[in-house]
Amino acid sequence: LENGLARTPPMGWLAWERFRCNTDCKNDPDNCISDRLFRTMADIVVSEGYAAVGYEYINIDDCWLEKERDYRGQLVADRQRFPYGMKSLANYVHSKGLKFGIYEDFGNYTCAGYPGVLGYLENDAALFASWDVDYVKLDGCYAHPSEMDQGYPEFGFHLNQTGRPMIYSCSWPVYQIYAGMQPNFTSIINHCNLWRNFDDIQDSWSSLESIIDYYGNNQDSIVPNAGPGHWNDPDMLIIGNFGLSYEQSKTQMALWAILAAPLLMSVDLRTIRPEYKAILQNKKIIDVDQDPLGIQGRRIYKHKGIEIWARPITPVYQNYYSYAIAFLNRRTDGTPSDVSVTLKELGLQYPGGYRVEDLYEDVDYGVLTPQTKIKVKVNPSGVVILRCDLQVDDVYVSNQ
Ligand SMILES: OC[C@@H]1[C@H](O)[C@H](O)[C@@H](O)CN1C(=S)Nc1ccc(F)cc1
Repeated sequence: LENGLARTPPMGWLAWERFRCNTDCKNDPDNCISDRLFRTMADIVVSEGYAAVGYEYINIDDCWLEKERDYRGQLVADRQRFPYGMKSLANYVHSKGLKFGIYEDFGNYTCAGYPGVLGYLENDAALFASWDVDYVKLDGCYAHPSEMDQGYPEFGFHLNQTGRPMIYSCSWPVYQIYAGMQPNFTSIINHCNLWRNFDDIQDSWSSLESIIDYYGNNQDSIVPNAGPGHWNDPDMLIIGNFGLSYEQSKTQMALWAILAAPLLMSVDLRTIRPEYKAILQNKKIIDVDQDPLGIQGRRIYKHKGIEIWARPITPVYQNYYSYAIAFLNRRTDGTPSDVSVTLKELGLQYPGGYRVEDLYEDVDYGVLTPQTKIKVKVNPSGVVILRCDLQVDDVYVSNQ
């Protein structure tokens, strides 16, 4: 969607995967979906260095609402859990230098059964703008997928009509795919800033593997749709929760960067362990994810449990790209796997060579020519991610 927003994939914090629809503030006040939870997370995003590396959006998901619209038909935030209302919460998030996201559903109900926008599209879009919302996720439960080709653009139109810039996240394609329909990605690209293509992520390695496989197996139809302002959304980062090992957490961060994915953390920032926080704050990998070219990467090799993924990035020179290369070991047979390959075999052919560095470990391979063999050891369910920057005489790069 050309609304000047999401020129790189959005970064921030989204409550859903970690906090779900916990509305029991009486017995679980620290973890329920509440005004306090989002203010606390906004505070930590700033105080613990997440904002400094690019995390910007504090996003509410399902279950923020009263079960009924008010007498005027307005959506109302749960009066106990959001006692100051959404405009006040948005104002607080803005006061921290961050942006505020909210959730609704193009249907009669949200997935958790709260009021949906159907019948109130213009009204609800105006309400969100009046709350100074910066990002809207529109889910697709309790809706007819056949009505989405008209409904999602219509809601986006009303968002635009408010005159307030808001990132528009659409669940449109995934519900049509579930219904056996072929989404119209030309329209989706025109009307949404990002969209979900596949299942909800759950807190497990198997869930993450299924998403990685989906994006690899369907890349020919998925990759071309990504670009500045319009992104594929493989769902939230689950790094720091319960289901991923340290290696698997490094895998998600690296693969999301290759996929030019939104980096929406869904984790308790109050209790995250330092080594997981370090993965989320890895600026070298974030720079790959946020590369200005906005070209989504692809799986270029898959054999006997070893996968290689490559994403074209800046700097570019003539028709040569630089690359981020991720080596992924899907095997679990104990020992790290040796992978040995030349840059040429990976498609890196610039005769002047590339400066190669490991983005997790402090390893600098120096300048390698296309004929040079690279050898990496990849841990089981882990990854090695390298950045290969064109080694071009400076005077040319500045003139490119
Ligand atoms: O309720 C909201 C929740 C999150 O927003 C996810 O990101 C959305 O993809 C939808 N969603 C959930 S749990 N959807 C859902 C997932 C499984 C199911 F059987 C019924 C609904």
